[in-house]
Amino acid sequence: MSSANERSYTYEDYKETADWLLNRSGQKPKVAIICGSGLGGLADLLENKTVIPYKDIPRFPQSTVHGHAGQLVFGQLKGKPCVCMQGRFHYYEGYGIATVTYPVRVFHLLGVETLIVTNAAGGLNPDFNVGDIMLIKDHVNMPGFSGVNPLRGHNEERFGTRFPCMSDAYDREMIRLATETAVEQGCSSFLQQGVYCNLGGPCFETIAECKMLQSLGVDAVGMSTVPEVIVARHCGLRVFGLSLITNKAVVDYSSEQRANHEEVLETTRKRALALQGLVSSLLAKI
Ligand SMILES: O=P(O)(O)O[C@@H]1C[C@H](O)[C@@H](CO)O1
Ligand code: HPA
Repeated sequence: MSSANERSYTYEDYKETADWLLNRSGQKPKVAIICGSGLGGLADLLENKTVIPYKDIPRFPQSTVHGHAGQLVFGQLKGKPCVCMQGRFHYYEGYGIATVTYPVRVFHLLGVETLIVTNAAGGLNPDFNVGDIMLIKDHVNMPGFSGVNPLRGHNEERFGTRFPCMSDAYDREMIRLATETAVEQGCSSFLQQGVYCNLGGPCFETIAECKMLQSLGVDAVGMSTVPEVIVARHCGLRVFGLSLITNKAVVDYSSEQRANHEEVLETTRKRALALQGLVSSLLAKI
């Protein structure tokens, strides 16, 4: 399952990037936030910001997708030292899976303890509406079924064990706190919980694929997040994940609906403030 673009990294590679970032930012973040498509506004909430473009960071990949700015933002949110990725890397961009997840191990070496992942996703659960925020309670790593897993290859024990458990991938206490916070913020009417499934992309799903995922118990489908979560759990980070349901996955052959990236970005513009409010109020509690 390796591709021509697949490459592996040594512990020293990650360490070199982390040391460079510590030196350049002068900050030791405790929380890392990966911003999904159109959700980079989360980084604007940080105070005392230091912005570092990916192109300046040793060994960092570059963002190629519209809605992903391509920079790290260090700063404080609700008094917590944070680093935000304004732009994530996707497998469909042509990066190997180790490159897609490269930043997560760098964050671990920076001293990050909690990873917050956000994404734009298509809603499969018929009870979900466009604009709902789904707390991710579990995932299906569809590429993993054919061996595409960021932990494939030599296991670096300094990061974690060969066979990490994934039945506790998403921190249940943070899900509870987020649910409580949503009530306080007045956004519980569009809060959901569910299972996220990543596909390789960049095609949106066929109707048959959506029906299959529904029958498997998947609530939302996207093209990211899961590889980052696997690597984060492997190195012991606490993980909290949010999907913004930006569109409804098409499951009906008579439907005129067609998934498209513009609709995805349009929904993120409408819900960005609510999502940002939820994340920042949650941070105040952890
Ligand atoms: O980075 P995320 O997962 O939020 O981006 C989603 C998946 C594709 O990259 C894109 C499709 O519109 O949005
Ligand atoms: O419907 C979708 N499918 C896959 N990825 C997505 N990202 C936003 N919406 C979708």
